[in-house]
Amino acid sequence: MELYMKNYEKWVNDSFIDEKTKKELEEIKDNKSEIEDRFYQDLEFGTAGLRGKIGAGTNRMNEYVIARATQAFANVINKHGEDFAKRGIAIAYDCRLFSPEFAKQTALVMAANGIKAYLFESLRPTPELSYAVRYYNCSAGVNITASHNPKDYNGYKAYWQEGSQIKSDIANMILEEISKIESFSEVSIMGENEALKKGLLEYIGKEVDDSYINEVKGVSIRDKELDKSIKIIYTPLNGAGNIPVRRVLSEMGYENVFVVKEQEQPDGTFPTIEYPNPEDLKAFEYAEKLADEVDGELLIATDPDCDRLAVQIRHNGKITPLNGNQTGVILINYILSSLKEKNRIPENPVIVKSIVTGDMGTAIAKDYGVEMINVLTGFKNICALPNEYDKTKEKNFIMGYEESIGYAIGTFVRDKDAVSASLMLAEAAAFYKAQNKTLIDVLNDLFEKYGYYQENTISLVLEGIEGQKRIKRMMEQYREKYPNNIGSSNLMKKIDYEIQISTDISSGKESKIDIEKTDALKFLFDDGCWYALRPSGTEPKIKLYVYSKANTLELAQEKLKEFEKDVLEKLHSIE
Ligand SMILES: O=P(O)(O)OC[C@H]1O[C@H](O)[C@H](O)[C@@H](O)[C@@H]1O
Repeated sequence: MELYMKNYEKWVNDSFIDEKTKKELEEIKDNKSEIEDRFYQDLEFGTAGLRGKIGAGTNRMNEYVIARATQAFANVINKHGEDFAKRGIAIAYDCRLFSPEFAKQTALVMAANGIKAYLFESLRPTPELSYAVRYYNCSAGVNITASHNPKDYNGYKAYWQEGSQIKSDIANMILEEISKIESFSEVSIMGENEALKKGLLEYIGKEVDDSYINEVKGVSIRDKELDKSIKIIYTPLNGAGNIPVRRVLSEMGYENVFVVKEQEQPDGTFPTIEYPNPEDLKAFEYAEKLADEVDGELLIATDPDCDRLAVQIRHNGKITPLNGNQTGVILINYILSSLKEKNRIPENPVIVKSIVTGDMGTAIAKDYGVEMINVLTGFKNICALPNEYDKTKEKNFIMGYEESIGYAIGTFVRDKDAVSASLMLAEAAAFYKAQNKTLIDVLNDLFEKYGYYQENTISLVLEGIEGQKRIKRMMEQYREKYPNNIGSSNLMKKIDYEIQISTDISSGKESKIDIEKTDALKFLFDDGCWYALRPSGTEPKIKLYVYSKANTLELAQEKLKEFEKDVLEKLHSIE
């Protein structure tokens, strides 16, 4: 019998599985491919923890998968010693379907294992969970969210004591523990009343909110100097951002904030959009309408767990989107120029970005004497650096960012934070408005100064086992065969992160790179253009990142198109 069939049978016959779940499984008994998709593997810890479609099965998000993962997580915490475990775990959740249920399940399994759970009383943004881990000096944290994935998904982001998401060391320990749990009877769970009575469950909220919001307000650099009348349109996309983002903007004196009514209240069915990812321009449809009604100048959207921020600007009457790299360079430029003016750039300053984030930020940072460090995709990797500097005091982390619209300013949160990024961006927009400039004008000034950088991220969605196999073939074939010239650009260097080798194309010389292993490829050309390929760690996609650089906008755009066309044609031809 196939392994997936064995797993299916095991669930159907397990006395711990409830009748409703069994009924759901019974209904697919004649659908082999559905059974295979639900049971061919366990959900894996990817870029941001466990993430999968909601439903019954080992490859799905449900209370059993959560309970087993949590038992394993509890085992790992307990193995770190009694004093460590005693510090407890902070747990939050977002607006998604079953998020509150999964969060409570997590808390009660932790409680049964002697680990006190600090559980948020209602939904909160991801950055606040990171903050809570630090606030309560917990040993770990969990946030139930699938971030920006479609509505049929949920997820489990796991955090360690510093307040950042676990890296492969802890993830591997949890996976090992998961593999040892053969039956659900090995998972301990405590009743809610008992957990409350024993002090192993505590509901949290206002106290952490106030402290977190206070810290967020502290990121402001110019506060009182600014005219804050700029008209801001905000959409939380029916997620966790509504309360904190509005509170921060309002308490900081931004009075003209207009919230998209249809997307204001938390709703895991996301009734107005198919894909609650603010990277997708469709997410702005309602915000744009509202902006036209009230003459909005700055449009901001946060994703369901409010760790990502997308931005659009009214420029010359037209609403124009900024991509994640562009918002990143605007923030870098605003923060560094303002800090410099006030003589506040710390010693040994660093900004951290991922290997697939653009180079324009590096050029600006360099101009201010700030080092740019590149790490693998994922804020767990970005925030690993401030965690390290806590101990070594070697460098000072100013901010971290990624092209995928994630920003972390300062160190009070160790994950990306759309609440503080919203405030900083509003502040930048207000500051430049007083000089009669929109953020698009600012970007154009930066292009003039640092060169024209253009970029695009293209995702090919390939679902299910077949999709996964095709992504693998695409990566394998690209590893072997790739173009040496695209238009007038000549390939100079190839980096294969899987084998951690960088190859100089003309000499064939290979050198080892000092970065962790991951399935990604990067091709760098002699004129500053480059592209990279990697399978997404959060969604069933392969991602192509294309970057061009030239002395004029037209040329940079032309090169970008050439690169896109060339690579996409090759990818599509791989069956
Ligand atoms: O490219 P992916 O693996 O799908 O990851 C996309 C994004 O997912 C999460 O939001 C991570 O926190 C980000 O750091 C990452 O950039």
